[in-house]
Amino acid sequence: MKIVATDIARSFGSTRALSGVSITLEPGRVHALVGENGAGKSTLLKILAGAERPDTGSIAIDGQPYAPRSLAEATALGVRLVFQEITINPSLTIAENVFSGQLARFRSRGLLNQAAMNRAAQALLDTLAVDVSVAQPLSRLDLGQWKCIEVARALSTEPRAVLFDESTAFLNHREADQLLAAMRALGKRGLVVAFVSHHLAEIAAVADQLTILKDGSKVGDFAAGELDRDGIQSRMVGRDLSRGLYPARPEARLAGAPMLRFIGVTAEGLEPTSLSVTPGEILGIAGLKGAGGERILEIAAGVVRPRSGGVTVGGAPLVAKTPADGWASRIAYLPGERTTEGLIVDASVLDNLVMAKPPRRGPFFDRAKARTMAQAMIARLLIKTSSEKARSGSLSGGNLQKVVLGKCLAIDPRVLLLNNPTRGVDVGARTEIYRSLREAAKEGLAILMVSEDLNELIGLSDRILVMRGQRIAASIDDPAATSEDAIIRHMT
Ligand SMILES: Nc1ncnc2c1ncn2[C@@H]1O[C@H](COP(=O)(O)OP(=O)(O)OP(=O)(O)O)[C@@H](O)[C@H]1O
Repeated sequence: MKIVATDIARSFGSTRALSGVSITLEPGRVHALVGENGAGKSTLLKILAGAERPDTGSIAIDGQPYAPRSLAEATALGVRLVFQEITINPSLTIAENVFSGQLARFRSRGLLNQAAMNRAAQALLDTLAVDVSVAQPLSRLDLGQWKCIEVARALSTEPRAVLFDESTAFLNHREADQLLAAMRALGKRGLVVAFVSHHLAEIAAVADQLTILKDGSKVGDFAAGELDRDGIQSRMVGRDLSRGLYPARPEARLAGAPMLRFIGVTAEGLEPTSLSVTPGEILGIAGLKGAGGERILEIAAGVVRPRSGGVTVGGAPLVAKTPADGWASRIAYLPGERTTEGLIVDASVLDNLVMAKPPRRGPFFDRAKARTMAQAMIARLLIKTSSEKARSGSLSGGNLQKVVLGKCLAIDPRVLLLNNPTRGVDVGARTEIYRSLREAAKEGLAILMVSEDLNELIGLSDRILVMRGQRIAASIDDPAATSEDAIIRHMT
């Protein structure tokens, strides 16, 4: 199968998501789509997969016109989309997830032939060369394996093209490696494979071909290896980023008593832990899922109660018994899941940005002040939205992430708790976010950041704690002198 899209345009209201984009996807080649948040990458994949219609332009498959009106129609014509979000149903078995919507295939006279379905699901998983057995309960698998089950589901309809929309965004690097290997395997089998990613290392690892989009237009098509990292990044953002992603660390640390302190804190999923973050400091936390890093954030945010030990903020015992208490005492929390925990997608960008601390005049909501605050945050974090009144759900994934961060910064916090703050955020915007975080730290903010992106931890943190087995396994005082490998060794 060869897919040729010509002159595709698509607008949403006054936003031009795509204009005049042409792209050719060849069989057996892995094609990467890159660009800043809001560049139009997801919209392009959705159009190819039947989830959106183009306003103008045409698509042909092997020379035949192709204009799917729905995901189902595209599926029937051999094109499947794997979404960014996890779409596994944990109450079903692995095989039922693989064949969801198609169970009738394994039913005869009202009875489900579980054994046949399991065999078929296993066969699909085996073609991906991933280590998943259908006999395992879903709860034993990691997110990367879940994602591979979704790929197996896509393969269950025998597609000839599989499109991945930022499918590694919620995976740690080990999980992402499994998915990338699966993509490579599909390419080797002669399928069309296209994926969106913000991680240039992933692109270097699997892509044969690269298309760069910017503001809805195509910058160009490139063969793998034709551009180096700087070349890709500067074409994505339209300016030179070679000065580096991360701001310089301050020469001297702010002196001062710890702003956040854990003294022998235990909780479910956390062995006795002591740590402190001083004003001005960015403390990074590395570790595999479940190793305790996220738990530390949840305790400091008032989401999880410690079993024993003490937590102090600004020298006084933490009173956050609920997340609302946390916000009220100027502890801002950016959770790992933006759309379920971090914000309300049906509310406007403005409402989300000021939600944690709505400005008031007397007893009333001060809309004029809220608008000024929201506009300032949109400018500060380069949030791409038609206006502060737009529905948050209309923003691209990376821009939503910036809204959640903006909501945190808008309360002028003393402590900022971050769980993977730049998930799905493009490289240009990340530079701005890192700069904003460093500036806020310089003004006395204490930042505690859990991240699966080890480069981010190394580049931004003043110190790194590595969690293993729900306790601190190592403390790295000079991140500039460490390496990803060294951190991974402590993690595993
Ligand atoms: N359903 C929609 N309603 C309104 N605007 C939309 C809708 N879908 C996309 N847009 C807008 O179209 C533009 C392109 O969005 P798209 O999701 O394709 O970007 P993207 O390149 O995938 O970004 P990201 O890297 O952040 O996921 C954005 O400005 C976005 O706000």
